[in-house]
Amino acid sequence: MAREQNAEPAEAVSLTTTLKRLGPFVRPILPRLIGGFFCALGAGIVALAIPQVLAWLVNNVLDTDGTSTQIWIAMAIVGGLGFLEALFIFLRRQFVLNPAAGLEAHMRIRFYKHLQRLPVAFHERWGSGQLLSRSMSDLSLLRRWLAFGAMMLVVDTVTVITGLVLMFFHSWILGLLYLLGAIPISIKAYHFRNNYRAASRLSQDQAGDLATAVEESVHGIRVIKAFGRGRYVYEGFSEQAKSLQQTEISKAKTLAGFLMTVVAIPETILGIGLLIGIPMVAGGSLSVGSLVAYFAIAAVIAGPVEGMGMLLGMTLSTKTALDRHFEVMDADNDIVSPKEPRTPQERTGEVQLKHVRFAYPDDSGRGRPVLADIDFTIRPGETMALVGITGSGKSTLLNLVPRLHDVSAGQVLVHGQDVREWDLEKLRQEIAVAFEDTTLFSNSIRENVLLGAPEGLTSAQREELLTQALDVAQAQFAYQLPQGVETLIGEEGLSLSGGQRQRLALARAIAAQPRILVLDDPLSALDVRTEEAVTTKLREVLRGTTTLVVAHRPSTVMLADRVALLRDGRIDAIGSHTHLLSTNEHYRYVIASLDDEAPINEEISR
Ligand SMILES: Nc1ncnc2c1ncn2[C@@H]1O[C@H](COP(=O)(O)OP(=O)(O)OP(=O)(O)O)[C@@H](O)[C@H]1O
Repeated sequence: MAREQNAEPAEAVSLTTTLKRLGPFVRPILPRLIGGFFCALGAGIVALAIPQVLAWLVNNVLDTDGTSTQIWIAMAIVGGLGFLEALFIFLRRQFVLNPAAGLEAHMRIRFYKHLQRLPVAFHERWGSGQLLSRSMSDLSLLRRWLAFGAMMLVVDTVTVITGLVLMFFHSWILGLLYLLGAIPISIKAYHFRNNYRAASRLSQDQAGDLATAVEESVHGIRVIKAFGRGRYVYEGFSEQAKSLQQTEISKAKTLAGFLMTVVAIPETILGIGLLIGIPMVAGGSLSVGSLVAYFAIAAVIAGPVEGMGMLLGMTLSTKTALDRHFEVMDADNDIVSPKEPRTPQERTGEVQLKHVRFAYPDDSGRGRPVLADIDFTIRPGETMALVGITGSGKSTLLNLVPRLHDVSAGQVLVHGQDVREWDLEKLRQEIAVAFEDTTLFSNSIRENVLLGAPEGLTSAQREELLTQALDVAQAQFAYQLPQGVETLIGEEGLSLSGGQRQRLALARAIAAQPRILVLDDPLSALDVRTEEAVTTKLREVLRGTTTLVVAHRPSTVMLADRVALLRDGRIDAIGSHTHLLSTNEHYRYVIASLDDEAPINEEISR
């Protein structure tokens, strides 16, 4: 069900390059991160100071005739240090939690805004789950890494280095022995980094595909149930879920293998340290206190050493998350307003297509043209129907007017000006669209219908517009719903029938009061009587509005002043319905094949 892995992994980017890109986001919160870092460092140093107190206790209090006062002082110092460590940890959280959560929210909002701007072509290529996981889990991972991972990685490194220096201070031989352990650990870390990075990327991409699969099956639940394909879909999903499980297991194994090395090597070295240290103490070249301190330091840095392994894993996963995030942020948006947009002198209402050629981009970059040479003009206020056999490119042609796609060659002119010269927002304010696929939002009927309504209207004017639009689209059923026009409609209007959704989408296009109306088969799901009522009202509303309407039924064709016949990527003929009927054989064929039997099975709450 789900679209296959369609993310486009960027070329391998180094960790530093990826982290550098975080710079502008991190800069404003840097002071607080530094504050958090020093608190974490303070906690690490305090933890390391405890073994020093222990060494002093062993050498000066327990070894000799220490007084009870000295023991109490030592206890108080150890207790005080413990409290200080807890305080530092608390402060670290206070410093970093809010800024990290703020950064996550900021990057998420930017991501969302960017998704809104990206062209339709981008969204056609990317699975929704990929975008969902990139905007949610990848950015959460970044927040956890910033608030904890990155900071603790530095702190653990500093703690381990300080611990090593202290070990050298107590005995350079034992210190050197411990340091030697770093050699095999570094070799293992190198291999770990490569393997873990690949596994991490795979698992995050697979999680995105899985989210797409869930989204698609929920979205298409009625089709799945109606066709009894539940088992098939389930099997496909469980296969995908198992692949992700395997990847997660292999990722965990890679991490476990590395952690084993990170834990086992220092522990082995400690054993050797005991073998070397005891004869040294016996020979008098090392004090008992120093040997105790050596092991106490080793015990304190054992946590950070293991932590460094875990945190390295987290850092690599975060790098993958960031790469995935920036892949989307870097996606080209070629449908943007020009640097110096031009506003047409006059809003004539004319729409002109001049030798338009269009091909959907494919992997080779040279797609087969759907529209080869489209050349026609819709006069101001005219209603033009677009007719052609299925797959002839009618919807594609409509998409070119509000610039949802850009022409491959030729020009689309609105009010006499090339759409690529327009400010995109202004262009789209001129044009209202009702698509064949009627997407409604999880909001009230009122909000859905008035989505594109002109700004600056008073509430009374908005109310009037709503009533008028619902009336034209024959969507008065809205008033009979439990909360009338305030009724919240489910995700994508699933709780409404197809015909009801279509009428609301039509009402939305009408309420936008556009100069130009683009309708993609807007009456296909209506029964005959409703269609007739809509057509009559629509005819009145369309007077003065330039309209391009895709017609799949003769009744929709009747709305039009002229009809354009699309064939083989060209306008084969153009003229009135009766003229084309009498002169064009292909038109007669297309009209004859159009289904005029309206679906009576729809709705209605009449
Ligand atoms: N996003 C896309 N990417 C690649 N090809 C596409 C895309 N959308 C449509 N096509 C192809 O472009 C051609 C024209 O499709 P279009 O939807 O414009 O036809 P149509 O005339 O509106 O069809 P219908 O009457 O069935 O709605 C078809 O061959 C279709 O497969």
